[in-house]
Amino acid sequence: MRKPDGKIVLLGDMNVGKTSLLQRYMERRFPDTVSTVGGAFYLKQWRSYNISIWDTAGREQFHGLGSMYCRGAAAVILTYDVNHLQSLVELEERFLGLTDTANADCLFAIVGNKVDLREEGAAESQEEDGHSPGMASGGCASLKVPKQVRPEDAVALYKKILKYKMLDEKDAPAAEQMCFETSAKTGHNVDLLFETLFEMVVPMILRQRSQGPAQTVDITSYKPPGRTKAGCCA
Ligand SMILES: Nc1nc2c(ncn2[C@@H]2O[C@H](COP(=O)(O)OP(=O)(O)OP(=O)(O)O)[C@@H](O)[C@H]2O)c(=O)[nH]1
Ligand SMILES: [Mg+2]
Repeated sequence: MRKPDGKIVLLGDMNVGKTSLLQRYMERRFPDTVSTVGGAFYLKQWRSYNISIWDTAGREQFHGLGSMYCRGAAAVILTYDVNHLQSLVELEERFLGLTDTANADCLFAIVGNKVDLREEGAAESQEEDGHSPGMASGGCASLKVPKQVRPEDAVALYKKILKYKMLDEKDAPAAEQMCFETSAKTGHNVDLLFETLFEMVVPMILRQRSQGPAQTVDITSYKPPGRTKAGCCA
């Protein structure tokens, strides 16, 4: 098997649909999933490059592994469930710190999954939030759907991430380009998500190659003095 040229990692709380998104994209189906243990990856050939896409476990007990999976990542997909505000909050509180081991120029996509469920209950939720009182009068605003996430909330998180990474907004891809709403169930925006990232990762691979040796070291040919060249800022 060829060594991957670039790495993309899916992070996010348990049950948000990371495994389902990856299976929808790679296998073109929406199978029953079981909660992920540890992590697993798929290898995707995109143009002439091999990109590994890592699925991680959202369960708290595997949290410690997250930063290991993120090591050297060219892009991280921070996934939440559009029907559970807390899953977005967790991205900032629990998962963002795990990306410190990713590449310095790592890209971040914020992905709100399960939009197919939101469509069913959006009216109640929006009325409750006071955002869209457009429903027929007299409707009872019962709380059928847990707190929904609005696209603006994801954009706000994206901007916070740029700050956390000390990146200037004008040097990073625009929030509108990096915030997605998807459904692994229907396939909505799933190809768009992965293929947008592949297109952005390819130039990073080329840039890295032109800058010299990769960050990983082949220990069979390891020569200590030659190593000082690698890994420094350009
Ligand atoms: N309706 C709907 N259900 C979804 C969608 N994506 C995932 N699910 C369901 O949500 C549950 C959890 O999905 P997983 O893909 O296993 O979630 P995960 O993020 O990988 O969870 P962990 O592996 O525990 O971190 C499963 O029952 C899926 O069938 C979606 O887009 N729409
Ligand atoms: Mg999973």
